[in-house]
Amino acid sequence: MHSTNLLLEEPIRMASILEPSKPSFFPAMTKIVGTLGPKSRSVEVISSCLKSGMSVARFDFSWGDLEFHQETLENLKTAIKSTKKLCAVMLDTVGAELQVVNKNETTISLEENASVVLTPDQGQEATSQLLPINFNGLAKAVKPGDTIFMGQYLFTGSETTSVWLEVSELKGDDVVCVIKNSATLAGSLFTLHVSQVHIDLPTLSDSDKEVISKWGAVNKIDFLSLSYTRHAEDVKEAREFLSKFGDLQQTQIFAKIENIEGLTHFDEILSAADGIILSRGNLGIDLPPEKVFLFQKAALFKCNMAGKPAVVTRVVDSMTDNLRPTRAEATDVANAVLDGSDAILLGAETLRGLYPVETISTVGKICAEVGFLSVLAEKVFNQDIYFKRTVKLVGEPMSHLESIASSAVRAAIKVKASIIICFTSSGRAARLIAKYRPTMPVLSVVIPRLKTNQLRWSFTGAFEARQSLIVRGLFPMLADPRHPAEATSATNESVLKVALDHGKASGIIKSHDRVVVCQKVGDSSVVKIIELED
Ligand SMILES: Nc1ncnc2c1ncn2[C@@H]1O[C@H](COP(=O)(O)OP(=O)(O)OP(=O)(O)O)[C@@H](O)[C@H]1O
Ligand SMILES: CC(=O)C(=O)O
Ligand SMILES: [K+]
Ligand SMILES: [Mg+2]
Repeated sequence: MHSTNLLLEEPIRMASILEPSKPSFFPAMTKIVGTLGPKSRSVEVISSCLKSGMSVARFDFSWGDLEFHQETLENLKTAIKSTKKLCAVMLDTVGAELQVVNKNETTISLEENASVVLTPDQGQEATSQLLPINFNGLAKAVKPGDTIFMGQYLFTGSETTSVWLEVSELKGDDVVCVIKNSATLAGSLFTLHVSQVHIDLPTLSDSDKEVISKWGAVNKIDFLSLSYTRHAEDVKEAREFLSKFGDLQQTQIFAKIENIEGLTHFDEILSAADGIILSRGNLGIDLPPEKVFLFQKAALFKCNMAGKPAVVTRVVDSMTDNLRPTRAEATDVANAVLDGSDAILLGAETLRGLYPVETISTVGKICAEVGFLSVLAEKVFNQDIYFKRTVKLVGEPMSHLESIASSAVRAAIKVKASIIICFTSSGRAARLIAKYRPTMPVLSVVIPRLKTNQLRWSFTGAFEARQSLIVRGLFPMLADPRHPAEATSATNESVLKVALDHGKASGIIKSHDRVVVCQKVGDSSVVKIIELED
């Protein structure tokens, strides 16, 4: 187990725990993805979410129609304009999700030890004895003794609105189950998770394709969250599909690892995807509970070493109905950050929870405390060990760019720089710097490039800038496209001045601070250290 980054550099003085954290323009190095829904779709609430530190908005198409999500997105755009906080957009697919469709929204009461039948006959109405599902292959996939979980959309697993079923008998296409706990299910949609069973549904369903072509293309989504990714092939197919829609060639694919099939193919999925979502909601019930932390540590380590962003889900379920997280949840957030996650994804808490804004700010505060801006910073995260291990694993000879990126981080730590400024067009250099987990923020200055598709000219840069909003420690700034993209010393100087002014205005850089700059001069990449004057 690669857990040496958990080692404390030195013991923490107990009294230092009580020192207040320094407020900062940069909320935390760890990013927060918030799922927007009924409880988080007004301009007012979304604005508060942005101010509390949400930098990626997730639109989950397991739920709601195109118009509903479009209205929410328009509100998000208004909120971004008025708060001047950047936010990327993530479309989350339905994929191979099993669902009970409860058209009439009747409340379903299930009694412990009673039986309930799951049927593919969708013409039937949902009752306490019979539940129609969206898949006709279930009876062929399961056997008596298998476990099925079912609950209100985004069920937490511990509430009385989710239920655990055991398959007792197969009757034609129907599956008869014994109910293991009493529960009351309300609402129009219940999701099912069949433990450790292959569900023969496509990873990108027809309705996902329609949503991508209609909603995704129009809105130029930054991220596709690919639910139930089970093989690298799933990622490749999704990428091929996205490539049909002009701008979506630039959309990054985040593969969701939600079951043991995805876990088994983790390495190949990681190399095909742009990032990984550790979907603990589903995976947490597919795996025995005692194995979940092992997966988390191993998967995050692999993502970190590949330099690809990793997102952890389901951290503060209890905040769906409560203002405070449990002790276990609060500690879990911190450990997810220490294990190496780039971002925390909030689901039910922001979508249908009572306290979306408070949840984001609570999680943000925990991240900031573990993160590198807090008083305890270096004491909790052993950057030195992390850095050395990463360099060793990359091996020699290193690529030029990786050598430059790691040197920039090393230099920044040695001179105690307050920030690293990285010039980039593709975003590659900035991501490589983030891979070495600098203890200070990285301002990723994205320099637009002119491009053409033979019909019209446009600038690159907007996708690259927004896509850094999910990477730990990266804060984007889009340079003025009137600056020529060639790295002449005159343009370098003028763009750098704008970046420094931005850093000063946001309070992260002060007089006499040292700043490390990574840029190209002519054909060569350079790392320079500058010391600011008054
Ligand atoms: N417009 C720019 N001005 C100055 N330096 C730049 C510029 N763009 C990238 N760099 C620097 O060039 C190096 C390569 O970084 P990166 O791969 O992100 O750049 P790129 O321009 O997107 O890629 P490439 O030049 O390889 O196509 C890094 O040192 C980066 O800081
Ligand atoms: C987010 C999600 O799909 C999960 O945690 O399973
Ligand atoms: K989904
Ligand atoms: Mg899931």
